[in-house]
Amino acid sequence: MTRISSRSGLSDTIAAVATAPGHAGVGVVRVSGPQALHIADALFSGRRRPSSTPGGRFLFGRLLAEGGEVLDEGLCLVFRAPHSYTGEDVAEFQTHGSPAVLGEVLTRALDLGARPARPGEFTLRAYLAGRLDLAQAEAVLNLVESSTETARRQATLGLSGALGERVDAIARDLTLTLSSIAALLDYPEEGVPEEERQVPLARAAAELEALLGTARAGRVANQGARIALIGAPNAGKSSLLNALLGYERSIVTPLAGTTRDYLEAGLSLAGVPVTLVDTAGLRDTEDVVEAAGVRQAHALAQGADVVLTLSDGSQPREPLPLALPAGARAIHLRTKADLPAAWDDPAYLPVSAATGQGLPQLREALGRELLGDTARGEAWLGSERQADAARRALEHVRLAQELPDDLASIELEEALLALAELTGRDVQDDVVDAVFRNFCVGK
Ligand SMILES: Nc1nc2c(c(=O)[nH]1)N(C=O)[C@@H](CNc1ccc(C(=O)N[C@@H](CCC(=O)O)C(=O)O)cc1)CN2
Ligand SMILES: Nc1nc2c(ncn2[C@@H]2O[C@H](COP(=O)(O)OP(=O)(O)OP(=O)(O)O)[C@@H](O)[C@H]2O)c(=O)[nH]1
Ligand SMILES: [Mg+2]
Repeated sequence: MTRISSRSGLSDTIAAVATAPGHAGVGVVRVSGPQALHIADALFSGRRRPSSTPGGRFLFGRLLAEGGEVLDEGLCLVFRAPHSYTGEDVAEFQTHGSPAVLGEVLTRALDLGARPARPGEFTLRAYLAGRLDLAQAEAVLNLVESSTETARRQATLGLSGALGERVDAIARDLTLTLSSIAALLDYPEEGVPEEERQVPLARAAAELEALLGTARAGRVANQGARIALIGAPNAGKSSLLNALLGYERSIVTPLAGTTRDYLEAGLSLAGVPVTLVDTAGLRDTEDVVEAAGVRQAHALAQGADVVLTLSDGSQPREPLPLALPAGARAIHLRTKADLPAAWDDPAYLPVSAATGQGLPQLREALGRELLGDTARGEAWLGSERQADAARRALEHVRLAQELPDDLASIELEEALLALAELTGRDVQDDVVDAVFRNFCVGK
């Protein structure tokens, strides 16, 4: 278990502005800890004192500065331990959404004895109170940062504990195997049927593989993906970028060598935030500026999550002027499909920026490259930390499948430890710190 005692300041009362910086209709200051309701008594004046209000209620009243000056009128929400987000006493002040008001309310809460919350500290407290596991806390982070539908849906699923349940089912199979091995070691004359050991292990390995298959989708959904458009000059890269975007972002001319510097544009594809990168047409050139653009295009292809290669279908076929890195994800396109085709190749998807032909198929193919065959309703791995733990668990399970019983037990215990890490039931403080460091203040 996490050693809570080594963590400083958990008995402090913390405060932060919980809403985004800037002007808004309403803003929230959140105070959590043993002093929260006493601080609220001094800061807020309504029909009754927050400290004598039952949890789960809100009061309407005035927020007061030190000398009694009215800062704003607003609401005070009262939560009583353990019935709050953090599991502690919490007072929330919902004010008008002015940075000046929120700043003064926060300052007043700090003057009254709260200390500024560190990034993610409200959610850290929820984790330490056992209200969330670490995978759920990471889902909170992903949810706050989500800007597209897929990321939002996955984070909500993670927050519901669906990932933890998937991991628990794997852990049950490993525990089952461990206990049948233990029974065998204690009573060697009984003998454990081979399938009693191998069936749950095979099931656990398959489920871990399936889970790892979701890691890329999880990363792409949360962090977005870069898609580079690569091809010879005049292949139609800039036209296709504009067609996918639905507006004229990139300059298109009949001249080969129009795009020199690369250009990026964002859009949502398959519910994933995507950056499309238009690049200079690849060719040998004497022009110094264009040559720099071509070098850049090669580098951009290397760094992309998916490369779209474009070859002009209305012209005699040219070899692709680019060696794709091994294992690169690429979709090959035959462009200008509205014109008579000079060649065809079943490995190439025909598209036309002019008519839109092939664009739905292209979007679908991109969705498959980005999300694999992950299903909407299943929980995905939501961070590199989780993927790493799942990878280690799988390695130990594979070893356990091969080794004699006594050694297999050791591997299974290691696998269970890795799974416990995934959900955060057995992690070191530095891992916990690393997770919460990525949060914003007020979360
Ligand atoms: N104003 C506000 N909105 C918010 C949050 C918040 O802290 N404050 N949240 C956080 O960031 C999220 C909601 N999460 C929450 C989870 C649990 C409890 C809570 O008080 N649970 C109690 C009482 C439940 C009940 O009355 O049924 C409990 O579980 O015992 C509150 C918020 C999103 N919206
Ligand atoms: N008929 C037809 N013409 C197209 C299509 N896509 C592009 N073109 C034409 O092909 C020419 C080159 O298009 P661009 O989009 O500028 O090509 P590019 O690959 O960006 O070229 P560079 O920036 O020079 O590397 C322009 O005259 C476009 O109008 C298409 O789908 N159908
Ligand atoms: Mg171009």
